[in-house]
Amino acid sequence: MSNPPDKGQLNLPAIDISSFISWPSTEDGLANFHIPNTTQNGHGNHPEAHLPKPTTAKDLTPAQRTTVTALRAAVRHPGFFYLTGHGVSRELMQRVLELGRQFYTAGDYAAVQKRKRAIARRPCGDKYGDGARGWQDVDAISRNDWHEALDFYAEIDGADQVAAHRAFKASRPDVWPGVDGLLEGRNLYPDHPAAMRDLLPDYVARLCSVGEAVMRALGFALELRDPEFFVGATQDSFWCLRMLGYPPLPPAFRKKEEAEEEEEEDDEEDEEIVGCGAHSDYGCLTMLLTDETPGALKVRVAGGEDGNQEQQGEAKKAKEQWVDADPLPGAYVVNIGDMVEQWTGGWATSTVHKVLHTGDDYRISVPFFYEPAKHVVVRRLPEFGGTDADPEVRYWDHLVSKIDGSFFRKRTSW
Ligand SMILES: O=C(O)CCC(=O)C(=O)O
Ligand SMILES: [Fe+2]
Repeated sequence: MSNPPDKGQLNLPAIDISSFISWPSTEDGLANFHIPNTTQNGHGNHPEAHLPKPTTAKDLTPAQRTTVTALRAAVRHPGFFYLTGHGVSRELMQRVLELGRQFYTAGDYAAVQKRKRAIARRPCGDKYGDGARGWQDVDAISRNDWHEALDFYAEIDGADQVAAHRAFKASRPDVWPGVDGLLEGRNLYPDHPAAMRDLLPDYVARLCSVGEAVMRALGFALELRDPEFFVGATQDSFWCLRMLGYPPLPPAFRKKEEAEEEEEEDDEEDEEIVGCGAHSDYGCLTMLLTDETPGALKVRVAGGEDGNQEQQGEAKKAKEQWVDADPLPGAYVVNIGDMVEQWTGGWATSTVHKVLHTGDDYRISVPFFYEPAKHVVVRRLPEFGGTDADPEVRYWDHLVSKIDGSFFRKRTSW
């Protein structure tokens, strides 16, 4: 099987979500930020939180209609878009990227190693170990996944939460028992930069609210009978934030890479990949913040002028291309994940992507994954032809099936 060719830049649609968001987009940093109460009306008591929440399509304002129409087209093809009007200031976005850069690169080699090792991912049951949170080194064995990661998840912390989580797991032992203790824990923060501990929880709270706004818009975009359905499924989101660092490739790998590119046209596509292997994301919505490095994130799209989604099988495959999805200042690069694809029976696309970072700089990227709650069971919706006979997957099981066995040993592509 030969790889789809690399073809230029993808012109992602830009979707302005401001009409679904209830706080001012001009806010500077976090000084005056009131963390929204997402368990009640989703927007807490921010003084400017007065946007009426639409409950039926008839309630939509003209601005909301424009957003919904653009979102409908984007999730069908290419499954990626730029998100603007989200209300997170550029200053805050830069601060988050800078925290990642400091963690990975500030100081001499010994200092960097010391701080990373202090919060290295540990096996379940080890002190603070939950098999998933913390720092994971670059994969030294393979050229695939040439990045390091610092991972944060919604916490399962304290005796009550852990007990409730175990009861939930025990309620369906038939599905995916997984590893005992996996993801039961709290997030690990480095000593340096110390600001990470203060800033990231607030950043996550903001992105949860942005995620909720996009999921609300998506319910209308997909003309669901209950437009709030996705909002409900993502309340108490089992979110994940990753701080990824992509070091430049070692020279030996670069040379090998160049030589092999000529010989190995027929290889499996992962063989040529460095950075992050080809994968789709496994939840609902990925909001990606990256530094300005161009040409790193690549998205696999069906070719043809309109990326014709009706083509099937070989015809569709023959036209596939890898295209760059470069960062747009102030915007998030957003894509939908496997759960949305499953709810829509494949109508909306959880698009395959990869990272190929061949530059000399140390690249930082910070994807935030806004996901369903752990217990949510996902099945094709009746609006998309779903019936009781369709297969279903519980989000927790899907998540664990992706990470179990790969996290502590070698993190493979999702
Ligand atoms: O680093 C990037 O640009 C993308 C990372 C990614 O696709 C992922 O973590 O799922
Ligand atoms: Fe991804």
